[in-house]
Amino acid sequence: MDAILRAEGVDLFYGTHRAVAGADFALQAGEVAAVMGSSGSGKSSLLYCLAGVLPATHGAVSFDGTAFSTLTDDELSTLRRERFGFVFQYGELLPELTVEENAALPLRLAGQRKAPAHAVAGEVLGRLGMTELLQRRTSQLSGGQSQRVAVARALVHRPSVVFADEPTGALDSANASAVLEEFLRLARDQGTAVVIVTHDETVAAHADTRYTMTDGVLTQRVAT
Ligand SMILES: Nc1ncnc2c1ncn2[C@@H]1O[C@H](COP(=O)(O)OP(=O)(O)OP(=O)(O)O)[C@@H](O)[C@H]1O
Repeated sequence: MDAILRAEGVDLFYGTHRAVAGADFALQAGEVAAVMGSSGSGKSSLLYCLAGVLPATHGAVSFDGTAFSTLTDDELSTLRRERFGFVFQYGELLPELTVEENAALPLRLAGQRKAPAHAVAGEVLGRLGMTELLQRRTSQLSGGQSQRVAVARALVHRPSVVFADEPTGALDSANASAVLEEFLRLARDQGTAVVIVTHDETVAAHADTRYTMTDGVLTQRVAT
C-alpha cells in the first residue's frame, strides 16, 4: 500500500545546526507512529517538516503522492487546515471561546455553518465524555478536560493525519493514559493516521510503529 505521508532524505537546518539529518519516514492511512528521543534530539523539528509547517532544507515530504515543494503557500495552508489536525502539549485552545466553539473551529474555518459544525463537535466531544461542559469557556477547564477539547478539535474535520507533540505531557499519568486512549480510539475509529512525538515509553507502546530520534537521526525500532 502507498504511504499517505512520506519523507525522503529530509534535513532541517537552523542556521548551521542540523536538527534533522536525512530522515526517511512513511505513514500508512490509519497507522499510529510514535517518535521518541531525548530533549533536543529533533523530534518537534521533524514533526514540523512532516506537517509542512517548516520546509525541509534538503529532501522531500509528500502527502498522498504530492510533494509539499510543488505547492504554493496557499495550497499548503489549505492542505494543513483540511487534511491535517494538530494537538500540542498545552492544548493551545482559545480561552474566550467555549468548549463547543473551540472544537468546531476547523469546520467553521472550512466554511460550515454554526449549527451543523456545533452538532458534529458536540458528537465528538460526547465521545470524549465532555457533554456536560459544551458551553464552558476553555479557560475554566482542568488540564485533562482541555486536552480532550484539543483532541476533539484535531479530529472533528476527519483529517487524514493528526500530528501530536507531547499531547499528554502536561497531565498526570492516570489522566494522560485516559486521554491518550480516548484520542487513539477516536482516531482509529475514523481511520485517521497519527504521528505522536513523546518522551514516554508508555505512550509509544500504544503505537503501531515506533521510531527513535538521536541527534537528528531517525531510526525505526524493530518490534521485539
Ligand atoms: N527555531 C530554532 N532555531 C534554532 N535552533 C532551534 C530552533 N528550534 C529548535 N532548535 C534546536 O534544534 C534542536 C532540535 O530541537 P527540537 O525542538 O526539534 O527537539 P526535541 O527533540 O523536540 O526536544 P524536546 O523534547 O525538548 O521538545 C535543538 O538543539 C534545539 O535547540
